Amino acid sequence: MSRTRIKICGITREQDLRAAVDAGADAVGFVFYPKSPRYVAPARLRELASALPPFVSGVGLFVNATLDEVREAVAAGPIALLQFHGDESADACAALAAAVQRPFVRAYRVRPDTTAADLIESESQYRAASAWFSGLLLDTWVDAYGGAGKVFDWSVIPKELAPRVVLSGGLSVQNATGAVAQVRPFAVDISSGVEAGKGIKDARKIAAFVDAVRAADAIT
Ligand SMILES: O=C(O)c1ccccc1NCC(=O)[C@H](O)[C@H](O)COP(=O)(O)O
Repeated sequence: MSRTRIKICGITREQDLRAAVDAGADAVGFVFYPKSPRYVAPARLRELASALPPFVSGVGLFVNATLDEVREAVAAGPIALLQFHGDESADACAALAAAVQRPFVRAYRVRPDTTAADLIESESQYRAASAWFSGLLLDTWVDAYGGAGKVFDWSVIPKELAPRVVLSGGLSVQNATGAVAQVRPFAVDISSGVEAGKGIKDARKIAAFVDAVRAADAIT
């Protein structure tokens, strides 16, 4: 039985950070995109940092950020991984990550006309250093870049790629078990599906989501 890693994204409050950690999340995401309702400024991350324990990864999420913006966020708190969720090229992702000496994950926003070949090609551009992981987070194409609570057609994910991606986009307590059983991803990522409101997480939904993922791990 392999264990699906879990990222809870869009953390803005200490109680939500603690709820994610208590539920067993492997990672928590901080959105450094000012247009997001889940935006946290670097100064806010500095306030939250003490609530993030060792062995839970902080993920810094950016949309077309400048190097200075990435540097400021990484300097503010425990950001172990960068997530690029805008229109960043492969070269831009690599340069930003190298400048702050952090690994990165690239969000690929899946459209209705996205093909398996598109995803295979994308992996070749963003091949991560890890043997475990492609470097790709597969989310649903939306105008607002992300955090929209919309599901894409998981059947487009090639079987050989599935164990090496983060599955994201519209996950919820209701679809988590089915998503993990069907895709068997390296990790899952969720934001809207565990919220009481934009940027306000619901501890019961977080715990229920983790339980649903663990239930799928146990049967597949
Ligand atoms: O969460 C946001 O507000 C957001 C805004 C702009 C770009 C990305 C954003 N979130 C990125 C994430 O990793 C989300 O967890 C992912 O898009 C899935 O969100 P959801 O469909 O709400 O679970």
